[in-house]
Formats: sequence, structure tokens, C-alpha cells
Amino acid sequence: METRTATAEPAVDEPAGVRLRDVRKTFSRRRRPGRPALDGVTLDVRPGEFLCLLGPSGCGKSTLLNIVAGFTEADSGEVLVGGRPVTGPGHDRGVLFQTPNLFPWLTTWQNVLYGPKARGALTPRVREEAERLLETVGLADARDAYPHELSGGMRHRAAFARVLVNRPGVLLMDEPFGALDAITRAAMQRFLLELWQKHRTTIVFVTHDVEEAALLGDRVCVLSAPPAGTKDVIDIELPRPRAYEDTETLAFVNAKRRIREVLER
Ligand SMILES: Nc1ncnc2c1ncn2[C@@H]1O[C@H](COP(=O)(O)OP(=O)(O)OP(=O)(O)O)[C@@H](O)[C@H]1O
Repeated sequence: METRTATAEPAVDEPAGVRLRDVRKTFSRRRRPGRPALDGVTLDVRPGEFLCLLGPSGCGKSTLLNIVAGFTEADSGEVLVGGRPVTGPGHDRGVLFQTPNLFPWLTTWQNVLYGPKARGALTPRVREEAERLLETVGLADARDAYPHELSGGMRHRAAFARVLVNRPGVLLMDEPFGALDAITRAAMQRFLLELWQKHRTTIVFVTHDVEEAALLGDRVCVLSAPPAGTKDVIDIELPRPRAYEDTETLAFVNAKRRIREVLER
């Protein structure tokens, strides 16, 4: 079972807000402009907020996340993180994908320290922080293990530590638990909520699962069918802490219904 409790001190700098104004993107196909992927997305993510991005398959959720991450450039519109325009990737934004992108030739400890080392920022303070983070994610005993020696959930937790060591103001997560079995997935959702309750970083979380969005999000931004625009942003007023067991309650079922209504309209 992959459950761990977050115990360490905050590991992120001030949470950053994300401001998107009329963001547009069309990918070209064989040098010809294709169909727009994003058709004017406007959204504000508040500092410290847990925002879920939900929409039909292919509507442009990953494209939007990649634009905020700085991996993809928008054609037009405004993209600000912490008030600064995004001009490329940066360690102020931690990105977690469905497959944890650990280097297979490095141990857990080396993977966690890779970012600070690569940019010449490997100070004693960072090492201490990395130690604390390994405790937080429950991998202190797996410090010298290689990724192939870790379970799926452990790899995800190592990827968390690897990203959090950079003290990102925003965590960008693209269906991170989509490939996990149901039990590990529920454990990772619980782990993520505990981590977020403690560290209060801003999280933008892409999912196509209504239940996951209602369980995790302060708000759920529903994107329209391709090309994506912002269809609606729904407040999820369920009390926290939330747990998977709450998903059967009437309040939770109503929250899911509200999301579904927006998705289907
Ligand atoms: N690098 C790329 N080159 C060309 N087209 C792309 C590229 N990336 C995405 N697209 C297109 O942009 C559209 C949106 O894709 P995107 O992956 O952002 O959607 P999504 O909502 O994340 O989908 P899913 O839920 O299925 O993962 C799709 O039509 C896709 O084919």
C-alpha cells in the first residue's frame, strides 16, 4: 500500500498565480495551419489554489499545460506566472506527467538532486531539503534504489520530491495518476492532498475524470470541445480535508453532477 503522510516543513516558495488571457494555439500540419487547439482560453488560477482542468479528449488540456510550463509557445494571448510572462521552461514551475520522468541510470537520491546540480545550485541547504523531502514522500529507505526497483506509486513519489526540491511556485500535473491501478491511484490522490494541505503550492491538475476533479479541486475549469475555450469554472465547496470515502456523500454526488452538466451542455 502506497500511503504516506507528509511530515516535513514547507518545501515551496510563495505560491504563484497563473493568468491566461485569450490564449490561442494552432499547430501546423505539414507546414499548413491545422485546426486550432486553443481558441481563446482566459483563466486566473489564484496563488495556492488547487485548480483542475477538465475537458473532452483532445480538447487541448495538455497543450494549455505545456504553454504554462513553457514547453510550447502560444500564438497569441497573455501567459503570466507569478506576474511574469512565460518565455520558456523554468524551475519555478514543477511539471509532473502520467509517466514519472526519472532518469533510469540515477538512484532516487541522484534523481532528486539532479535539477539543482544541473544548474549549479547544489548547496548544503538543498541537500538538507532533499533529505526532508525523501522523508515526506516516504522514500528515505529507497534513497539508493534505481527507478526500476521502485513500484509505480514510489516512482510517482520520487518524481514529486524531484520537482519539489526546486521549490516551485506552481505544480503543473498532466493526468499524473491516469496509468495507476485504482488502489494506488486513490493512495496517490490522498498523498497529493496531504502534501498540498501542508505546502499550499498552486496546483493546475489536468484530468478527464469528473470524480477526481471533484475530489481534488477548489475549482474545476471545464474546457469546451476542441478547439478549447473556457466553458465554465465551477467552485467545489466541499469541506477539506477530503477523502476518497467522501465520494459517496450527497454533497459530493451533487458536485459531480454540476461538473457533468457543464461538460455535457
Ligand atoms: N505537437 C503537436 N503537433 C501537432 N498537433 C498537436 C500537437 N500537440 C497537440 N496537438 C493537437 O492539439 C489538439 C489538442 O491536443 P491535447 O493533447 O492538448 O489535448 P488533450 O485535451 O490533452 O487530450 P487528451 O485528454 O486526449 O490527452 C489535438 O488535436 C492534438 O492532435
